[in-house]
Amino acid sequence: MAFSFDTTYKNLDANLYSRVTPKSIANPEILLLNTGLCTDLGLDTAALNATILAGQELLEEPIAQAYAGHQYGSFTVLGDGRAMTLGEHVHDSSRWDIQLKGSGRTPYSGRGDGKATVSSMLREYLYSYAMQRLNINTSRSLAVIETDDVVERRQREAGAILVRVMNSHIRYGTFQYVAGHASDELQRFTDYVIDRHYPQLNATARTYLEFFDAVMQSSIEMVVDWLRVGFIHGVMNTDNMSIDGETFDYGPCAFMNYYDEQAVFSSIDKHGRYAFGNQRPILRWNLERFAEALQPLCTQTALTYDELEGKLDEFEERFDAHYYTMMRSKLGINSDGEDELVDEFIEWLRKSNADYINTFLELETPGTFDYPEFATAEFEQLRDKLAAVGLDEELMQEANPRYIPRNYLVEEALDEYLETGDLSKFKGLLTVLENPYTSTDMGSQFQQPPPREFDAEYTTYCNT
Ligand SMILES: Nc1ncnc2c1ncn2[C@@H]1O[C@H](COP(=O)(O)OP(=O)(O)OP(=O)(O)O)[C@@H](O)[C@H]1O
Repeated sequence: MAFSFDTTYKNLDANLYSRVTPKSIANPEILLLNTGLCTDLGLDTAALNATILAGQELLEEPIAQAYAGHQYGSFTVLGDGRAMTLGEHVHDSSRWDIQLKGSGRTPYSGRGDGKATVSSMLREYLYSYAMQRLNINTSRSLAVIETDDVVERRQREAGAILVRVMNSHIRYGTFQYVAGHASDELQRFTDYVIDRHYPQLNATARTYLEFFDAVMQSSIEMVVDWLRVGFIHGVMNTDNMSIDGETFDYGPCAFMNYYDEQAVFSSIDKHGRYAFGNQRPILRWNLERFAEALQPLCTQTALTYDELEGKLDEFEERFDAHYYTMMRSKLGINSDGEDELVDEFIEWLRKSNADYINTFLELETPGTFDYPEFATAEFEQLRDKLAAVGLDEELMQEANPRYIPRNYLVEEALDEYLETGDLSKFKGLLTVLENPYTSTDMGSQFQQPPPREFDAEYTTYCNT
């Protein structure tokens, strides 16, 4: 079967989306197809050809969604400028948006060309794949289709379409848009989102308040998971914050090698707004904007703004609870508490600037890496202290990946494709990232961080 669409978003107010048509493409070619995801979606791979996946054979009329968002702190009205939802695919009582990214201009494109480069769509495919295999809530990528377009960015490149799958593409910014442009619709829209993502809340006495609570909870869980694996999202604008806690928009993201809370790679993030260690305060800031977007509900329903602020006041305590539980599992500590020891360990990471992933592997199995920072008395003393209360191997193995997408290896694989048209290095990386918690023979070459100079100069880009 190809897709089985039932697109409920089209039943919402017409201000919330536009009907669109993907641009026509002469010779679409499937570069990658995620067969595991096909199985999860109940799709028959034989029924999925490049024409369908590139939106050239439509089952129904696609839509582009309207939304707004705070981008680097400033409010902007936006919308899918280069993305189109083909439809909501339903299988086994689950619903997914099937969206094309890079499929041409829409009414929200502004001066943009509606296109995406093949390297940025391959990059998004790989990072989203890695995140899903790391057990992190994320958008998934069904396919990358190369087009016959030439796309002008920092260099000329072939164009591509990414077929992205999410529970939905509803963002904090969608609420900001509805509050500003169709505030009479806000209650109906919120009910729709609750039915779609949090139906269990309909049975509660304070449904809207519990909805805010649930969004805060899923977002905290997502960001704590990022901190667990050293992920830097890079562009945590409110239009990139999913209402369902799904990580998405892998434009300028990167994984941190050497522990540094100021680590930032995005070319336009000059002040480190979205640095590794700022992701927690930025999440809180974004939730404040989300609460403001719900304000019209406070005149239309029994919800009060004081109640929303009360929830926001719980943020630090709730984040801490999740963060310390996560860090305890990374350190193999089976009991509660030990916050001071966790803090001491993080302080060591800050001072030593050691490779984040490999530090935990070294704690688990001393002698794995011959880095000078692991041969210090301080590290050994810390390990002894941890051994007295933790270092439970099973717990550590579940929390600490052996493999992450090392940025320099991803770039090498992308360069190889751009220069020679050969995807084998890229596919090799995908194979290792398929089971990131399990050691493989070929794995060790993927475990080394790059020279420190590489990270000092490494730059990632939005909108490529
Ligand atoms: N080449 C382009 N043409 C038209 N619009 C674009 C282009 N690149 C980005 N945009 C739009 O600019 C806005 C901000 O860009 P951002 O980098 O957050 O999005 P994106 O990576 O294109 O898509 P998404 O957030 O859906 O993953 C989005 O609304 C996006 O649709």
